[in-house]
Amino acid sequence: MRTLIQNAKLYYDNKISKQDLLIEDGKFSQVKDSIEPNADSVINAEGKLVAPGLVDVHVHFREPGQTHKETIQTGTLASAHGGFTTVGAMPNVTPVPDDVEKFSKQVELNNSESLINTLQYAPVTLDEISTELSPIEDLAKLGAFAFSNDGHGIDIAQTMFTAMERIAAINSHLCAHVEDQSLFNHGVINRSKISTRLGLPAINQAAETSQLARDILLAKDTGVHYHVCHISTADSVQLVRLAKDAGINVTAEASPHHLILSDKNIQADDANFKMNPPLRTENDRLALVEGLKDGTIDMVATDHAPHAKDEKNKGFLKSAFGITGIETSFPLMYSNFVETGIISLEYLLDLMATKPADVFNLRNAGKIEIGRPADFTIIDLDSTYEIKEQDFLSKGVNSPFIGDEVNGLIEKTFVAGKCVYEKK
Ligand SMILES: NC(=O)N[C@@H](CC(=O)O)C(=O)O
Ligand SMILES: [Zn+2]
Ligand SMILES: [Zn+2]
Repeated sequence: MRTLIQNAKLYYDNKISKQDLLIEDGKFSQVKDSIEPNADSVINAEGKLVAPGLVDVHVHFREPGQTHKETIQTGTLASAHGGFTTVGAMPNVTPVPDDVEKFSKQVELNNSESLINTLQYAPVTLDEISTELSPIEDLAKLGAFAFSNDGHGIDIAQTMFTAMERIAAINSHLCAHVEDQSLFNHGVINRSKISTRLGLPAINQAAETSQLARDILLAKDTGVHYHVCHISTADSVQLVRLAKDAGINVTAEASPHHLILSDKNIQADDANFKMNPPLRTENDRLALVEGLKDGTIDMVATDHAPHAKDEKNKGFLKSAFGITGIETSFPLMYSNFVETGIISLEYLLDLMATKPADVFNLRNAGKIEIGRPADFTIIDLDSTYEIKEQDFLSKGVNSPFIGDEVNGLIEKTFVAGKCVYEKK
């Protein structure tokens, strides 16, 4: 089977240029100025961007346990709709895959239900909340993508230290949701003059930063690859910058919502603006953007957290934390940061594909390279459209970006040469 993509604006070999791309038997096989149209299918991509399939190391698919919010099928279809071909699925499903049997079952389920490449996180501790470590080495052997208790901080330093030592010994990755429970304060919104004005229980910034500072020192001691999930404050960016300068093996991701919104965007008691960590101040947002530009933040990750409507329509106090994000990530990042001249398109593709693949040693993802599985996406950068609830393929429509006008429409997404999403 041969598929030829003609006249594409192709991101290949670190630059975007007009090229033809041939896919044979599911793999990238040729890139040239012009390739003979001798193929089973020929796609004229004149004027369209052809990019490596995007990589998101932080999603929540809710299966098993909460399939009313999302299933692996709807989550991976939504991912393909967003241009993503590889994702890391967090382990806060029910049951948490914290032993060999549950983890094997989860991987089987992912493999049978996914339209794209779904990589599975293993929890650091049993049930994500215990202080007893999961069977880390066994879960790594079964293909754990990395280890995370996402949704919960690891409060006890000794638990974190021992986990880091064991994860370092097997060259895996510890991805931390940094949250000191005692400072989190049952809050629902960032602590600032906005929380005071709205009279809502507030989350101290130090809930994130104090645990991050501790973890960086533990990472220095253990040598583990320590990755910060959804970094959200100016002080966190500065801590990661200092850690990197000191040669500590720390990386960080930021979400589109923390890069685009701040708590000043919260105009009403609308839980589509409620997530953990919360939207911070404008000053924090600007520091995140600086961190993105100077490489302190290594990648964009969505923290795609779908919830049902009746779990998000109860205002800030009673609704669940989290927003859907995988379908809007590229168009939002493109419209807010590339079209405005803040970063280049090539750099955005690095942040959303090449760098996450490199940081997590995913050898078959993040780049168009001859011989690799043909995971790619075709994007119409110029057509402007409105983000609408009815266009989401995820079960979650809990987005603060509904109504925004964006550019960067995903037209088709391919995994191993097979089209898994096509715009209607
Ligand atoms: N981000 C969120 O607000 N919620 C996530 C958990 C998490 O990422 O911490 C969820 O699973 O819903
Ligand atoms: Zn989290
Ligand atoms: Zn998460």
